[in-house]
Parts: sequence; structure tokens; C-alpha cells
Amino acid sequence: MSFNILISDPLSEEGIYPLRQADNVNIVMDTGLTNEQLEERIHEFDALLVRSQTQVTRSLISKATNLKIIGRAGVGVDNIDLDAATEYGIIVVNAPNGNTNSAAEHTMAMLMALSRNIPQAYHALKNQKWDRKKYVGVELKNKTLGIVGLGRIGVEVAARAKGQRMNVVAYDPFLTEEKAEKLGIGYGTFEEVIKQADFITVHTPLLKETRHMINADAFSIMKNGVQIINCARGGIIDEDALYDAILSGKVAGAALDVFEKEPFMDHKLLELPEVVATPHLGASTIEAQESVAIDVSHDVISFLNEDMVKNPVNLPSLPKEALAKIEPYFDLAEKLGAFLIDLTNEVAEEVSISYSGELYDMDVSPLTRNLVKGILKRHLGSHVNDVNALYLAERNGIAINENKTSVLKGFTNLISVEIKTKTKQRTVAGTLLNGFGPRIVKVDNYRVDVTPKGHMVVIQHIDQPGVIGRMGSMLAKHDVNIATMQVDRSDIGGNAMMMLTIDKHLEQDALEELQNLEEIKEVVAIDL
Ligand SMILES: NC(=O)C1=CN([C@@H]2O[C@H](COP(=O)(O)OP(=O)(O)OC[C@H]3O[C@@H](n4cnc5c(N)ncnc54)[C@H](O)[C@@H]3O)[C@@H](O)[C@H]2O)C=CC1
Ligand SMILES: O=C(O)CCC(=O)C(=O)O
Repeated sequence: MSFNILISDPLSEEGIYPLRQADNVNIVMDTGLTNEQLEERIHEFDALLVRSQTQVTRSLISKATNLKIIGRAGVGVDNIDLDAATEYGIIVVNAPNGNTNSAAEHTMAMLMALSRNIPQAYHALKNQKWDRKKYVGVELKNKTLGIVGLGRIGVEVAARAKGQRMNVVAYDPFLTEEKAEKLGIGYGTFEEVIKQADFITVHTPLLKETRHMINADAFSIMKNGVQIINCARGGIIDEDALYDAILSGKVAGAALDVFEKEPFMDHKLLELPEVVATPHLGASTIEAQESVAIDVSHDVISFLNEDMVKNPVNLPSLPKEALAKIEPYFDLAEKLGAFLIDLTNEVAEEVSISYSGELYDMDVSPLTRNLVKGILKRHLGSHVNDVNALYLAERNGIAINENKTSVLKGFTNLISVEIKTKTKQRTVAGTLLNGFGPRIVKVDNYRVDVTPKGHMVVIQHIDQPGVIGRMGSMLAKHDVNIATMQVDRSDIGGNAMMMLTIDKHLEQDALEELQNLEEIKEVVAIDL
């Protein structure tokens, strides 16, 4: 199978070497497409690789009928409509580590440029003005740097600022006293941090919660003469409020790498001499560009070749060891879902999954996604995948309950699933037998032992002599060969269940004939 990959923003040629090496991909690199052209062509591609420039909107995603993966060569994914990607079952991957150093170094460069008026002085000199008085700066030593957002980049900036003998104080909802202590920095609430800082640098993603978090109210509690750096995302700082704060003298200077709208040709903030700026260059180093492109290329190739990705954005990612433990159960989980929905043959309203035994200690969320995928594929078709399974269940009003118990129920591991539909309630349980693969071990209250694979028939009948013989002859009449058979019953002469695996799909006429046998209450053909 071969895949078409579109690269719509400039990526490092060295970085996409893994893609060029793959023998089953065709790469189209076109960084000059307009939005309209992109929308027209996107259906041709299985994968799309972008940086921050291409806007991957809902409208674009809705036209991407063959798209399976979007790779973001960088950290921020605010240019990608993640909800839309998830709904359409498109996985988004990014490269969160490759440009950390580059962005941290750029932040320090901006901090120093700002504190010593380097861009302004350079500009004046270029215009034949030797002005030493106008460009007197301030030292960083002993000043307080307030960091808002202490993730990968924030931590690196903190270390560098300490190297400049600055006092560092940070706010991040996940920052603990221990972590702050380990890093040798102070910490506080957002207000506490911005109140005491001489310089403030933001390093959060752009989210609903962080949009305009540096606004007029925030400026009002800052020190007079504070200086602001934004090498994270335009929109974290309210640009109008910043403009006013600079005009009023509250803010002495700002260094901006990112803006609310990019790209632009002129901007009112750039008319102010207190503002120094770069056109989103935080990640623009040879090293970072190579590194992010390599990371994202590897993930795209892995995904297209049905392997695991390292940096999924719209799927929880598991550490390698955790994934290795849970992966063998994927097939069992999906098959249990598919089996149960075929057994009920009605739209699911509620699915309750119980994981027991050794599964108790594992992160079972990928199993739940696989199981729900197995159920929904029967209703909604093959576009259901790991990415959109839970979203589609929610959108279709199907409640998914998950619980775990360490109590062993006769097996070292067991997945029990109960499904409720409008008129039915059925259960199935399966296990992964060490060395023998997946098994269905219980259907409703009947014990069975069958590999969930191929063509199966589940028959509910009355426990009477001759039923099995009549049923066997009838199948023989339809040239259906029985591969395996299991029978269990509630009590002698009571309800019973027969589970067959057969060599071909049970056709409707054979099924109806079986159904017409007096002792038979229900016949369901299942193809897994
Ligand atoms: N200018 C450029 O070229 C580049 C910009 N970036 C931007 O920098 C951002 C940060 O990158 P990383 O450090 O790698 O991400 P990260 O995910 O490692 O760190 C982000 C931190 O922000 C914190 N955070 C989230 N909401 C917050 C809030 N309301 N208040 C305070 N902290 C909050 C998180 O807890 C996390 O610790 C990216 O999302 C991206 O937008 C990243 C690379 C290059
Ligand atoms: O692709 C770029 O140059 C921008 C990098 C960036 O903003 C990010 O990684 O979030």
C-alpha cells in the first residue's frame, strides 16, 4: 500500500529524510498553497505535515476524506482544529521536544535584547545616530523574572535566567513546592508572580484558559516599569492592553516573537519604540527544525504502517513499557465489542466494562477505546477508529462505564462486558490465555471456551435430547461444516447455549431454518 503525504509548511530537508527513505510514500512538498487550493487538494492525501503557518481548520478537515494523520513539526497545535480531527478520526501528532532548547535560547536572546535596547540601538546606528544616552539599559542580575507556564521551555528558561543571576519565580498550576525547590526557584499564584516580577515571560500553550491571561487587570497589578516577553503564542497577551500599558508607562518594554494574527506586514505595537520583535523565530534554528521534522516524520511513517506513535496529541499516550503490557489485549477487546453488538443486534445504549486480575494494575484506556471501536464499527462503519471511538459513543448517546477490580475471577485476567440496548441486556467475558491468545470464556451465564475469530453461531435452546443432532443435520444440509462446538446449560432440561465455529458465513436461509426448530429460541450468526 502506498501513501500520499503533503508537506504544506517549510520543513527541514534533513528532517524529512525518514519519510524520503520509506518506500511506500509519495511526498508532495508545496508550501505555497492558498487555503482554497489546500481544500481542493486535501482529499488526495493520507498524511499532512505542517508547522504553525497552515491553518488546519474544520472546513479543511471535513474535505480530507483520506487523511489519517496530521503531523505538527513543533509543539503548539493551536493552528489545528483538534476537535474536528478527533471527530473525523484523524490522529494528530506533534514534536514536543525538538525545539525546546531553541525556544528557550530565543527567549533569553529577547530578554537581553530588551533589557539592553539592542535592536533599537542597532537601528539608530544604522541610521547614523550614535546615541549612548538614549539606550542605557538595565541589568538582569538580581532582578526578578516571573515565568508563567513552567513546562519544557519554562524550565529551560528558568535555568538560563539563574545563570544570569536572576531571581526566578514561576506560576504553573502543576508546579509543586518540591519541583520549585529542586529547580532552585520561587513559586506563587499567578497574581503573586506577576506582582513581584521585573521581567515576565510567558510559556503556556494558547488555550481557552490562557487567552488574554495577561490583560489590563494583570498589567494593573504589575510593578511600574515591568518588561514583558512573549515567545510562546500570540493571544496569551492581550495586545490592545499591552499597547495601552506601554503608552501609560506601566510597561517599560516588550519583546514579542508571536502575535495574535500572523503573518502581518504592519502592527500598531511595532510603532512603539519600547517593543522589540521577531517574526515567530523561536523554533527557527537548524537544529530544532531538523529535530522536529525527524520526530514527526518517524511518527507519521509508524502510524501509516500501523505501528505505535510516540507523540499523539488527541489520544492519550502510554509509556513504552505500559503499552507493551496492554497491547496484546487490543484484539481481544475489539472482538468482545464486535461479538456483543452482533449478539444483541440492536443499537447500544450503555456499555459497562469490567477489567479484573492482572489488568487491574494496567492503564486500560486503550482497551476501552478498542472495545468501543468494535461495537461502533458495526453501527457506523469503518471510519470508526481509536481516535474517534469514545467521541462517537458520546455523540450517539452511548454511556461507557469502566471499572477495575483486582479480584481474580478464575482467570489471571478477564474483560467482562455488559451491553444494554432498548430491549436487551447481554454479557460476554474474554481472557488472554498465556501462549494461546484471546478466548471468549463466558456468554451471558454460560461458560464457553472459544477463540473469537472467523464465523460463529450462538444458539439458545432448550436442553433436550436430539437438539444437537437435528441442528447438525440441518447445517450439513446447507453444506456448513462445524469446526468446534461448545454447549452449556443452566440445569438439566433447562435453558442451554450452544456455541459453534463454522467454516463459512451462516446464510440467512440456514439461519431461519435453524430458528424454526421447536427447541431453539434464538440463533445469531457472528462474523469476527
Ligand atoms: N515561538 C516559538 O517558535 C515556539 C513557541 N512555542 C510555544 O510554547 C508553548 C510552551 O511549550 P512547552 O514548554 O514545550 O510546552 P509544555 O506543555 O511543556 O509547557 C506548557 C506549560 O504551561 C502550563 N500551563 C497550562 N495552562 C496554564 C495556565 N493557565 N497558567 C500557567 N501555566 C499553564 C502547563 O502546565 C505546562 O507546564 C507551546 O505551547 C507553544 O505554543 C513552543 C515552541 C516554539
Ligand atoms: O514551526 C515553527 O517554527 C513554530 C514553532 C512553534 O511555534 C511551536 O512549536 O509551537
